[in-house]
Amino acid sequence: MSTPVKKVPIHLQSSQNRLVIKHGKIVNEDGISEDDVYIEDGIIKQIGKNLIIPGGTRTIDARGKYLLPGGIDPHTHFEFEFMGAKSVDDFYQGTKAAVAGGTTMIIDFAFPKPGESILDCFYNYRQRADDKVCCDYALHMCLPHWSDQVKREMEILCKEHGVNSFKMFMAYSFMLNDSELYSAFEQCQKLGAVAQVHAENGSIIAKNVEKILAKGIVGPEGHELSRPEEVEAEAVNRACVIANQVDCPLYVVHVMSKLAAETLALARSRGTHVYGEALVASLAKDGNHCKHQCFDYSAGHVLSPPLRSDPTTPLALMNFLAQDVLQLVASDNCTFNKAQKELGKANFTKIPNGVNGVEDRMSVLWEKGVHAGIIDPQRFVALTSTNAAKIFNLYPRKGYIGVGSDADIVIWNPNATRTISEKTHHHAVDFNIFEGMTCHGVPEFVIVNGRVIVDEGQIRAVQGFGKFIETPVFPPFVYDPSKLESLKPQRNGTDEQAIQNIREIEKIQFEEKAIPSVTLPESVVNTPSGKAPRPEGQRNIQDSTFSISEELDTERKSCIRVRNPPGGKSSGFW
Ligand SMILES: NC(=O)NCCC(=O)O
Ligand SMILES: [Zn+2]
Repeated sequence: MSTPVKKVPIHLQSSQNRLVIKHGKIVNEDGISEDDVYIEDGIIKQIGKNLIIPGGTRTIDARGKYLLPGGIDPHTHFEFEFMGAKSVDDFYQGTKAAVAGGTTMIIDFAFPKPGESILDCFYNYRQRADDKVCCDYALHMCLPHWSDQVKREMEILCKEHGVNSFKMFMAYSFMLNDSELYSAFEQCQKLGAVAQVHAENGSIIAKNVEKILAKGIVGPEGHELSRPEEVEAEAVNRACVIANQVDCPLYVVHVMSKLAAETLALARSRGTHVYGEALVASLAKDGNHCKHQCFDYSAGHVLSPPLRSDPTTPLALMNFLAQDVLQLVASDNCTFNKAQKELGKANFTKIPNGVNGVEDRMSVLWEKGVHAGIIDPQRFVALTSTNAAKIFNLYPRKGYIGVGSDADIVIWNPNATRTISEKTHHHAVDFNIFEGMTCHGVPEFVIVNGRVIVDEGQIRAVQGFGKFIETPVFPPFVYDPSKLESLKPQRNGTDEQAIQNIREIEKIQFEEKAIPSVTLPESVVNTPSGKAPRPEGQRNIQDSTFSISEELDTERKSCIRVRNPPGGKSSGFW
């Protein structure tokens, strides 16, 4: 039985912030139901049949379609300065592409510049991203070196800034050695953070590179030759061993080979708390594309660890995802234009590493996984959003369609198809690794925090609409799985208490947090826009002055976030 919604004061009523989606099939990782979903102020308020809703509410008919939790891409690199180039998808273009493809939250990697502290790096990323993001985002922090200061600042990031994951590299010039990895993992464990690794043996790669270049192999085909599967698998094993010594949950980013996935499977079977991420590129492409005679094409496929020449790899990785050896699919979106890739024309080691994927991740996984009959829609949801929400402690606010969760929803047409092309994608980059691929599964509507951003296939991205989401430490999924069941929201109903329980997380994070003691550099506090994150209460996510794009300037007034709206606080719009 449904209950009528509370009477809303007239001044809070606006058809803008209310939406009902009818007749769709709601897919969560734990089940499918046919119910209507009522959204108000950016939050899912009711799920059920014959809901009683206020007049003037927009209705979307989702008959024959799925309602999926908005995708969470846990691995992007927007405007990332790397290998002498800067990735061309910035936080605006990158998140716009994300939303166009059904992803409603991304987690980017903050990467400190040489000499920059990880705290300053965090502030700088916030400053860069906050005004640009079209959807919610969080940050992982990379640790390109180890020191006592890094250790201290990790604590500040965890306790005061909502960062709960740190990435260490076992390759590249900024890799950590085993002793440093041990210390970094130990600190993650103490703080309740998730340790992440880029797992490749950098010392072996350096020796291989010398040998391969000496043989005169300078083209993109040399990239994989220098980084064979066992070099990846060895690092996966070593990271698991080190994490085990300090009992730290470990997340291996971009598992790219069968051997590495098998190594991870073995560690999991021994009880290591390790989670593995596949990249969407590796499910659709193999390393033979790096042997093409056209440099732009081959170089466009260069990333690390490399796509594997073994043509059975994409299907094998898909099966590892089906069997829960791997838990998520990310994009590692790090896009470089052809001209930037040409930095490595005479030497493959100079090709900026990275490919696109944030826009096409969901469609490509649907095609290769669901449409191919390897996974069902529920597993698709786990791989594209729920597991990321659980591992990074966003669940059940994100990654779930339940009463009280954020209204991040995709209306997915499994029967429609689209053909991917650089000519029509929403990225800033002039190349698409999936060019020409036709996928079943099209996001016809994408609802971000209650607002319809993709509307019957048309995107109306709003710059600055997204907000930074803090990721609290000690995610139950990795630190105490027995607690997870009790967190799960109602799949059905209208219970105000359930809504309060989930919103409690937000309240703690944004309203009741102790004032941090850290002092910011002047340059960060006195930003020209005045919108940089600041410790004294953080950037106010309900800042009524946040900017939106020119294209939607007329909508500015209808979606203003306020801290203390008349009639009491709401976490959405009024
Ligand atoms: N993966 C890649 O090749 N580029 C992005 C940086 C990284 O994740 O290592
Ligand atoms: Zn990456």
